[in-house]
Amino acid sequence: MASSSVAVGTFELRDMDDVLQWGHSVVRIGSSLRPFKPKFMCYSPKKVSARTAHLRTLAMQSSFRCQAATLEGGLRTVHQNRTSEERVYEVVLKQAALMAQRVAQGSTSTPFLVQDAENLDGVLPVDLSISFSPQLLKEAYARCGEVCAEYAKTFYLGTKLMTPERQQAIWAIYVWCRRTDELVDGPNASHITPAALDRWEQRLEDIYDGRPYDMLDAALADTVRKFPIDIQPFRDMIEGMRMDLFKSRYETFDELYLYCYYVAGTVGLMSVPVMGIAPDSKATTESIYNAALALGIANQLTNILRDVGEDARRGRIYLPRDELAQFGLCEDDIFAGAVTEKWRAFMKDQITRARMFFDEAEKGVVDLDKDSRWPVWASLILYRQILDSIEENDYDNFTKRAYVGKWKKFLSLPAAYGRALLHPSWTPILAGKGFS
Ligand SMILES: CC(C)=CCC/C(C)=C/CC/C(C)=C/CC/C(C)=C/COP(=O)(O)OP(=O)(O)O
Repeated sequence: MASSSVAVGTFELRDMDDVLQWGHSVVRIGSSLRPFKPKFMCYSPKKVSARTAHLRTLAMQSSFRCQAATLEGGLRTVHQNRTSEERVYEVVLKQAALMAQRVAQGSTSTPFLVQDAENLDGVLPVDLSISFSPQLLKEAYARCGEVCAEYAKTFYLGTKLMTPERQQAIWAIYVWCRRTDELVDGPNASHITPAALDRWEQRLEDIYDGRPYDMLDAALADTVRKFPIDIQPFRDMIEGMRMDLFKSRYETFDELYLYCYYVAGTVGLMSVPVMGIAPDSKATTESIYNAALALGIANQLTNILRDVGEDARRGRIYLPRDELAQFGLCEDDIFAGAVTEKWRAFMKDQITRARMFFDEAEKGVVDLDKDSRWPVWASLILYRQILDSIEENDYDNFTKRAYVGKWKKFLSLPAAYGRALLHPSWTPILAGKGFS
């Protein structure tokens, strides 16, 4: 290799133009790895130029010879390290494969046990040795419903539109997620250690092995026997809690994306097998899972944008540091809490990205089973409106909490209902007429 060039894979980078071109091709290769169009911000033109700018800065910082060595290491790392989006997408594919297998078996209601998603051959029929008394399960589900009604009223009302089996399953999942979240966000949060999370994970394994620890766990154990819900999203949610224990700053959107997947995208993946796919849907299973993941990410990003002030008061900043810097902002600006022009410009950008994830999610709702569409539309429309409310507050998310008023909430329900009536087979027709 010539002293002023860097060989990366089959590329030889001789000068800055080569480096820039290579930067672009990595982004393109990253995008084309997926079987259907990924349009997330990581690969937006702005990000591409940010990457390019980063490479350019690297090049300028030192003499070219010395920079060649730095680049070689750095670029190799980029080459080897997949982005969070790519890693998460593997989970999506795995979940979709499980679901597709279930559909191929032609049974959407026969209980079956998912034991090991690493190996699809490990998907076994229900283990009859595991059985719970029907009375205990009835009480367990009723308790889950009460918790859901108490903590998430609107969501609970939405679940009432589903079939009894589905609503119970959603309540059981909700309760497990809520309890997991409470470990790091609840009253005992200060006593939670990584070891406690390890024990919680062991308890999760026990649920999947049919050995629930308490009634609420029994409801989930029953749910995961009935529906093809893989354990991975549950494990990943616990991983998100581990992250929350030790991490209070995010350098890049890639880091934040992973966090959002862990704590919210996982909920989307857990929900699809329960909500069901419309029998006449023509969409691929992975595109539906991808939409569900996007809804979780969109909700979490919205949460983060709404709670900037509140989080800062707890010493937490979820906003990517490099993106703040692009707008001339740093963490002191967050703690100062001044709504400046720089802040408004930054927030506009963040809101645009959150809306992109909502758009991505919308594409999949129509393919859900018809009973599940209304609640999902309702929650999507309501949560999306929080972004409008941040704008209405003139981007003051330091001292004002963006919320959706009762009337707006009320009016969203018929709008959601109207959308829920859309049939999967109508969407291509409506899309052609500008309805999509
Ligand atoms: C779109 C398709 C195909 C399926 C839908 C799949 C679903 C249900 C996705 C939704 C995932 C979800 C509800 C994620 C949770 C995200 C989140 C940030 C919840 C906020 O919880 P709280 O912290 O209690 O919120 P509030 O503070 O607003 O009460």
